[in-house]
Parts: sequence; structure tokens; C-alpha cells
Amino acid sequence: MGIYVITGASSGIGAKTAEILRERGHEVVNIDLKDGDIEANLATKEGRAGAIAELHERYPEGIDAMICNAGVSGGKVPISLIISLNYFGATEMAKGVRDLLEKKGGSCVITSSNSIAQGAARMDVAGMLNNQADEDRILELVKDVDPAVGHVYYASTKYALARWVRRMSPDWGSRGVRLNAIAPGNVRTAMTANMLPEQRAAMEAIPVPTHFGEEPLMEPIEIANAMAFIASPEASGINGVVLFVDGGTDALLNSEKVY
Ligand SMILES: NC(=O)c1ccc[n+]([C@@H]2O[C@H](COP(=O)([O-])OP(=O)(O)OC[C@H]3O[C@@H](n4cnc5c(N)ncnc54)[C@H](O)[C@@H]3O)[C@@H](O)[C@H]2O)c1
Repeated sequence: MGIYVITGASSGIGAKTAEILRERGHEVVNIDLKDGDIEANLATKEGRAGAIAELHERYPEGIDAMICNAGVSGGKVPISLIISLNYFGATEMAKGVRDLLEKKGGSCVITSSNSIAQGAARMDVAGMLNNQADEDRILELVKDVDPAVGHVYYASTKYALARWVRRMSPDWGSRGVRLNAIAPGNVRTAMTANMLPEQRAAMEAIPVPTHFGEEPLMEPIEIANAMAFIASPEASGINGVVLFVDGGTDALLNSEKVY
């Protein structure tokens, strides 16, 4: 059985993924702000460094999977938190444990979002994250941005994550580590429950083909099953993929985009 590390597994999609991995007999390590096996604030450099050091201390022989899932959206979340947690909290954690994944021929999964398929992401923000990647400088640039446009910055961080996965996966693959992203649709979790009425209305306007006629929300288990699969050795041929788990919403919105 494997050692699966997952961030943000005290709630929502992460909690469900951790539950099914444990049911399958794996050792699961939840890194979270609260109620984690390792407690760390992944929006900070210190929090990430502490968690990475702890993993090296506990698992010198390596780990089988790293699922970088913690993220924020909904409500009036500061733009700086969206940038630091969603983008750097995932990419820096992934980079920080790659050596542990290499020891076991492991797999890394990053939680993106199907908001990247809805045209909400700003390419200049996503480009800044992917190409400049200096966290302090970027936080300085966004310090006066109104949280009311948080959804745009959210989609931008998730777009940048998906592109980071595509760019990095050939190199990671050549080192024996698969790197993929999951892009969930809207899911019934604390994140969507915390949305402001206008954010909720915008979300509910987006149909999910498998859920026509119902509230357009997926259940955490639908995402967790895909996450557990792509992280596992059963997905050994899958690398560099951004897997939409959104009931077909991406296909509905972008049916001409086949590649
Ligand atoms: N729910 C959705 O509709 C949806 C859709 C697409 C993508 N996603 C993504 O899925 C992931 C999980 O979201 P969810 O809906 O399960 O949300 P959630 O709010 O239920 O869970 C998020 C988890 O992250 C943890 N967390 C928050 N801030 C943290 C920090 N600074 N350091 C460490 N951990 C922290 C929380 O404690 C919580 O356990 C996120 O990356 C989110 O962007 C969610």
C-alpha cells in the first residue's frame, strides 16, 4: 500500500479523496491549516517549508503520491491569498517533494478548475504567475486589487496551474514522476456554500450536462474517484493531462476544442 500526501483534506474534495484512499488501505497524510496530520499554512513560504521538511523527516524512503489540492475561492477572499495558496501553495509543494516522488516512481496531481474553460482567466495574470513566478513581487503588484474580482484571479491561478502541469510534465515524466491536473466543475463543498449571492447566481447559470434539471453542483465523490485514480499506479500511462471532471461542461462550452 502506498503513502499518499494530500493538501486541504480536512474538508470537501480533499476529505473525500483521503477517505477513499484510506478505505483502499493507503497511508494518507493530510496537510491542512486545521485538523491536518501536518498543520501548515500553505499560503506562506514558512508554512510550505515546514511541511516539506516534515515530509522529508517522516518519509526518507519516498512517497507514492502528492495531491496538491488546497485552494480558496468564494466570499470576499483577498487576492493575495488566492495567489499565494492556489498557485504557489500547489507548485511550491509539488516541487518541494519531487525528490520523494522520484524515489518511488510516484505521481503528482494538482487541483485546477473548470473555470479555466469559461473564459474568466486573465492571460496577463496567468502569464505573470507562470513566467515571472516571483511570489513577493506578484503580491506587491496585486496588493490594491479589489476582492470583488476574486473570481477572475481565481480562474487565472487555476489556468496557470494547468499550464504549469503541461509545461513541467515531460521533464517530470522523464524522471519517473507523472504530473497531472484535475479540473473539477462546481462541487457541493464549503467553498461553494460560502459564495456570495451574486457568485452563486453566476455559478448556477452554468449547466452541467449530467445534472440537467437539478442544482448544477457535482458531489465531492465524483471528483475524489477521479483524483484517486489518476494519482494511483493504475493511471501509469497518464502524464501531462488536464482532466476535466465536470459532467461535460467544458465540452458543452468548448465543443470545437478537441485538443
Ligand atoms: N468546490 C468547487 O466547486 C471547486 C471547483 C473547482 C475546483 N475546486 C478546487 O478544489 C480544491 C478543494 O476545494 P473544496 O471545494 O474541497 O474546498 P473546501 O473549502 O471544502 O476545502 C479546502 C481545504 O483547504 C484548506 N485550506 C484553506 N486554506 C489553507 C491554507 N492556507 N493552508 C492549508 N490548507 C488550507 C481548508 O482548511 C480545507 O480543508 C480547491 O483547490 C478548489 O479551488 C473546487
